[in-house]
Formats: sequence, structure tokens, C-alpha cells
Amino acid sequence: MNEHLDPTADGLSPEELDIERALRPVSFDDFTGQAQVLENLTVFVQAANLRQEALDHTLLHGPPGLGKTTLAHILANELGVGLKVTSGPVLDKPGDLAGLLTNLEPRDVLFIDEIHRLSPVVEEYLYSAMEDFKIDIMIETGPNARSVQLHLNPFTLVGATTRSGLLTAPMRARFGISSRLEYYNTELLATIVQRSAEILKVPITEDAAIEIAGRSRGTPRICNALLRRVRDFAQIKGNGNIDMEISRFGLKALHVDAYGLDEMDNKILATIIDKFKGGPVGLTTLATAVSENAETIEEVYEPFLIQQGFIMRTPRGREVTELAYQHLGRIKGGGQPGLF
Ligand SMILES: Nc1ncnc2c1ncn2[C@@H]1O[C@H](COP(=O)(O)OP(=O)(O)OP(=O)(O)O)[C@@H](O)[C@H]1O
Ligand SMILES: [Mg+2]
Repeated sequence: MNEHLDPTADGLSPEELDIERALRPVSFDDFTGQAQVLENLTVFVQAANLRQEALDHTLLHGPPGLGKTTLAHILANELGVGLKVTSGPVLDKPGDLAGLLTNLEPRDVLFIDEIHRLSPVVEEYLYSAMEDFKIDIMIETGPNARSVQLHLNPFTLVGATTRSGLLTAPMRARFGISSRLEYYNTELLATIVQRSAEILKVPITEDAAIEIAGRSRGTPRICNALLRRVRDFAQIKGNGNIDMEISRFGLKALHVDAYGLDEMDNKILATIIDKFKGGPVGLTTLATAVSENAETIEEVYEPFLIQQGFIMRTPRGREVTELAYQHLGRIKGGGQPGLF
């Protein structure tokens, strides 16, 4: 695999990268949760293996940190084929893509992360590769320049995106398989925390695993990150074991919200309450007020806030619930507490 193009490598130290690799599930059996998605993918992979064909092009979409990149690696492993990794913003010329495509062995997986960020020319170039396993390349330059058609080995394009709404219709139509990853419940995340703790060789109690899981915003990436930080507290401030006490201590020191909401989640809730009297407020108005893109709010933040019961979608816009007031310590219909 093409390590330097691995988009997950961004901003991680070599030590963190090693941990990241160690924690990443490598087979369907290792992967916790997303039962329906996994069940379907298992069937499609088995069928492709049986026929010795390339798996249909597969789109994985859903919020960050839920396992899209992980699943792309697992698909290649389970198909027993090679994997080439790149991402939408990295592929800026059709020539870069041609290089990758012509180097694929039969049935290989080409993983394109952030596929919604492909440039229109590269995207168009990809269409015939996906559909007919053919590409046109220009050879020679100047007056001798001409285009020749190359046949590619049948391959599987696995595309990942947090923003499926930004994919063009022709692109979307070229994926035979499309799977949406959902947030994980606390029980599943606790299983992941325990699995990761075992790999990191740190003892953890069941209630501590549940505590960490419950504050992880439904997201495996976050539960693994919190586990690693709590492990630091356990080793420095405790006896090396992770129990409830050290978990609470660590999570408090990390300023992790009781529900695991992040800064933008809280900003969205506070804005609806403070500027729009709790709503309803339209998506674009809200987006402007929090200085975030409307699609990002809709695809990345809002699903979790709705799932956790902080926000409701009504025909007239977004409204916060009683839970949001409680969580932010606001009183419905007026001011902040603590002003008495
Ligand atoms: N189902 C799972 N079981 C165990 N660990 C998981 C699972 N899903 C994800 N992880 C862990 O969470 C981390 C983040 O997953 P991954 O990188 O696949 O997310 P992603 O959906 O590609 O996120 P992004 O949209 O930000 O690229 C990985 O390091 C992996 O170890
Ligand atoms: Mg990813």
C-alpha cells in the first residue's frame, strides 16, 4: 500500500501511528458493530471470491471516525488482494489517477478517501475506468500527441466520504454497493474500548470501559483516543490499571463533556438556544450563525445530536429539546442560571 498517500497518517507521530495500526481491526471478525453493513459486505465479498471477480465498486459514507478507512482495508484483506490508497484532494491531475489505475492487479482495491473532493476532470476520467475498466491516455507531446485507450485490470473502487450529499449523481450511480455507517451505541463502544485496552496491555474494569464509551460521541476513534489519555493518567497518577475512579479523574481533566459532545456540538446547541430562542431555525441560518458549512452541520454534527435527543428536525427548522437546555445549564425562556 502507498503509505505516504494514506490520509489517516495526517498529523500523527510515528508512535501514535504504530498504536493506530495496532488498534485497527483487520478482518470482518475483528470489526465491532455496524451489523447490517457487515452482513451485506460479507456476502458480497464471499460471492466475489467464489467467482474470482472484482467486488463491485463500494461507497462507504457516514460521519468521521466510524470505520470507513478501516473497512476499506478490511475489504482488501478479505478479498485477498492488494490495496492502493489515495484521496480526492491529492489526485489533482488525471495523470496521477492513470498511474494508479494502470498499476492495479486484477481484483485489487483502489481506496479513494474524501471522494467528494475529486476535481471534476479527475472524476470524469474515473467514470470510464469504473464502468468499462478502460482509460484514455495521451502519449507523446506536440504534433505527435495522440490518445490511446488502455485496458485496465478489473478492480474495485472503494470510495469513502463524510459528505455523501456532495457526491455528484453520476458518481453515486457508479457504485454498485453503498453502505452508510451509523454511530455506535455505548455497549458496542465499550467492547471496542476493552479490545483496545487488551491490545495496549492495560487492565480495565468493565464499568470504566462503559464510562469511557459513553463519552465518546458514538465514535470508535474518540473512544480509542480517550482510552489512551486515560491510560496516561492511570500510569502516572494511578497504579496503571484503569478503573472507574481514574477514568472519571482523567475525563474530567480532559474536559470531556458528560455526553462526549465536542465544541461544535455545544456551539450549535448554545446558538439555537441563545440566538434563536431554542428554534425552530433554518439550517442555512444556523450554519451562518455558527460559521460552519450547512452540509457539514447536516451530515457530520446534526445526526449525532438528533440521535442523542438534543435536537429535533421540524418542518420549520431545527429545534433544541429540553435535554439541550439541561445539558448547557440554560433555563427555557430566559437567561443562564447562576444569575440569582
Ligand atoms: N468497528 C470498529 N471496531 C474497532 N475499532 C474501530 C471500529 N471502527 C473504527 N475503529 C477504530 O477507530 C479509528 C477510526 O476509524 P477510521 O479511520 O476507519 O474512521 P473513518 O470513518 O475513516 O474516519 P474519517 O471520516 O475521519 O476518515 C480506527 O483507528 C479504528 O481503530
Ligand atoms: Mg478515514
